[in-house]
Amino acid sequence: MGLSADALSVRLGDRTVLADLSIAFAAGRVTAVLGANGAGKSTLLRALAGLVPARGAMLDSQDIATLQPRERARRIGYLPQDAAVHWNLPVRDLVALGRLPHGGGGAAAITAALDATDTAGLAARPVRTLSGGERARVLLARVLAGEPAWLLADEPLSSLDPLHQLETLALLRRTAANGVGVVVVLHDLTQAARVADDVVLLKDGRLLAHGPVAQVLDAAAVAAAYGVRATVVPHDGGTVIVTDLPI
Ligand SMILES: Nc1ncnc2c1ncn2[C@@H]1O[C@H](COP(=O)(O)OP(=O)(O)OP(=O)(O)O)[C@@H](O)[C@H]1O
Repeated sequence: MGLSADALSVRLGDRTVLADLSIAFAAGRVTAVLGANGAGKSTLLRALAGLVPARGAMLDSQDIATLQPRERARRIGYLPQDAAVHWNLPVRDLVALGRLPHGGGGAAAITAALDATDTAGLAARPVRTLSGGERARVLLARVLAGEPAWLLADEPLSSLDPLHQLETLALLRRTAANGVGVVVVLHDLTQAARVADDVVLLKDGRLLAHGPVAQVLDAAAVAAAYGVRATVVPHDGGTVIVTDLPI
């Protein structure tokens, strides 16, 4: 049950981008998906969201490819990397689009999503007038407004300032504490160690490691995944991971 990759393989064009991945994601936990550029992180999220042809992406024992799009969107919220905004709607109306899989409504969920992402003060602004970071938070609010059981977020911090990065990490943790299974692609290893319960480490489309962050995210795993030297330093807020070029 739950969200899983079950011997998941994805071919795009003439390339095998993901090969034989088996991962069971946990509801109520944050899973960070890590790996070098091109490792297959975004493709994994897209496969779990039913957006690329894949066999072996499963939700509650059902192949995600066989779910009706509306049903899938109700249960799985997907925040793409570099999401485009096609219409210059007021922020609140854009966030309300997150309710479409439910047929609209959900005023309380829309307000809660605006508050949670610190975008309530932007509600009346046309979305194209926002800064990149403001827009990123609004797009996260749109996904949260749909109250999905699973949240798949692809690099949600990349355009945020340090305060909003930390607030977004805290929001992901709160979302998981409410029972949602959160799967998030990150590049910053310290942030991953701070937010994640579990880590999925990908390399060249294959699963290098999967497990609790403290067990998986050590210097050897970081070296294997990224080809860098890593020093893992315990710290109040979690762990700081300092990277350096290989000697
Ligand atoms: N449509 C496609 N056709 C062929 N290859 C593709 C296609 N889309 C992605 N790829 C390749 O699949 C591999 C995995 O891509 P993906 O975007 O999943 O990587 P990623 O780990 O998210 O990388 P990044 O950290 O750079 O965002 C890459 O080598 C990419 O070039």
